[in-house]
Amino acid sequence: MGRKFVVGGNWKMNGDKKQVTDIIETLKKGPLDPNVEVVIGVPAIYLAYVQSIVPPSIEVAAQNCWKVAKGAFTGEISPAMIKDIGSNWVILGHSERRTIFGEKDDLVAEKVAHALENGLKVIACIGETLEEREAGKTEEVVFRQTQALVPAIGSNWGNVVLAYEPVWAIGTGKTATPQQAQDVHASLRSWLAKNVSADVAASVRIQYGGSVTAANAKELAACADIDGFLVGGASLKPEFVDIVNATK
Ligand SMILES: O=C(CO)COP(=O)(O)O
Repeated sequence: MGRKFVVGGNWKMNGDKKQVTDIIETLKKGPLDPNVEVVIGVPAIYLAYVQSIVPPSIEVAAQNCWKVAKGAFTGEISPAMIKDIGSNWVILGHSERRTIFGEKDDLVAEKVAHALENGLKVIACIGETLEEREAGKTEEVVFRQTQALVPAIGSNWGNVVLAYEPVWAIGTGKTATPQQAQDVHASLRSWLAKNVSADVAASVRIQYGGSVTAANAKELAACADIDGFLVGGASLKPEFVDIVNATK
């Protein structure tokens, strides 16, 4: 099927100028598997700086953006600005945006639509809470979140990576088992085949995120429908190199 493995590092609100410089130095040394696409999600204030020091083999993502190009939206950044400083990616719909900042499916969809229209590639995040999983609602939730994105994505699926991040696994050290992650990824793919197209289902890359480390990455990467990771805490550490190289 030829889905290129794609590993994202989501630094969240971490790092200072020295630490981000050190992380880039570590990534430059790698060595990073050249068959893997690497995208690092950087705090907005360091985007231009990081973009100016990364090697071309590493792509840079914003962690959020607003849904219009410019205007009276104090504190926000637009896809046009992200493109203007040379970055081509944005992470949208992260569970921290959804839960802490109250972003609902509709707003996430509007942001995704605007980012894609402006030529950004999007890592779109979905995932259920522990309560939803325990109530047997995992599929219902991730299908609903994905459904909201379908009209926003339109024919731009080639510029979208889905990141399945069960909320209960984020920052908790409680990774989904490879079977749990594989099951959701496979259901998502069947849902996409039914509700979008067989082509999109076969070609879209689905990352797993939630307490991924060098210790568990290989086993997760071996699953048929896991096409990469979105890594939080471990993306700030040298072990991110091993996570990138997990399919080797
Ligand atoms: O939210 C995540 C990536 O977007 C996952 O975070 P952790 O890897 O720290 O659990």
